[in-house]
Amino acid sequence: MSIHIEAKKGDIAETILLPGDPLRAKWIAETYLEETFCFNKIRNMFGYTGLYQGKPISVMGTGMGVPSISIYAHELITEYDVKNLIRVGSAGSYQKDIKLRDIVFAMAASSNSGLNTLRFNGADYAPTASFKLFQKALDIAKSKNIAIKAGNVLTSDEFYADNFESYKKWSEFGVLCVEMESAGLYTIAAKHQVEALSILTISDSLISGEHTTSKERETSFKDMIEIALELT
Ligand SMILES: O=P(O)(O)O[C@H]1O[C@H](CO)[C@@H](O)[C@H]1O
Ligand SMILES: O=c1cc[nH]c(=O)[nH]1
Repeated sequence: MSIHIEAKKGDIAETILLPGDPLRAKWIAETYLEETFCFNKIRNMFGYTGLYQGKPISVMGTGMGVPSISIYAHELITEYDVKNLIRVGSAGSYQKDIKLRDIVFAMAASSNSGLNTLRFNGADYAPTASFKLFQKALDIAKSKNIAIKAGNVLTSDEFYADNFESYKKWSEFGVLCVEMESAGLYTIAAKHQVEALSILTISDSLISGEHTTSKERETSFKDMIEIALELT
């Protein structure tokens, strides 16, 4: 048991899917896993382990933002020996050709979060995806005929920006979309020399103003989840 996770040693698989929303974790476990048990209810941050195509896999919510995912990633790696951490998140599009429900693999995560500025005494650090998981995820997507986009994303500390137009600078420099956790996840994984990848589904577009509902974000991002599950 760690401070934020009540699982026993051995309850959590080497590979874990990490949606921000704990109810998305519950939906993934109920929809895709067999012989499932719940290993965490602390703070309602539901975590489950089960079998996917006969192989053990876990899924747990992370909450929103870099501090929250950093706590869970740290405890999963250092207390439960997790080796592959795969975020399955929602994101807002920053590009005209990235539409609602498109899938984005985050090769790198730029950020306005203060955590790495603090960690590296004001210097820049470039949090990047695991090449191994990235390559494997590409192969899976190809074999399933699922089109994906890949590139730099923004991990932001704010969901509601004071200046809505501020996204345009990131957009001009090729950033594909915005979410709130990948830079934290990639940094903690790198620190402990384990693998991490963020797979994102576009839930909003800052360009067109379109968006999906909360229920759709909880239960309908199937292609992203099926790619992630096959990474076991
Ligand atoms: O859908 P999740 O995985 O929570 O991801 C995105 O959604 C939340 C904001 O609504 C933030 O956590 C952001 O990163
Ligand atoms: O962080 C996020 C996630 C989804 N959509 C956004 O606009 N921002």
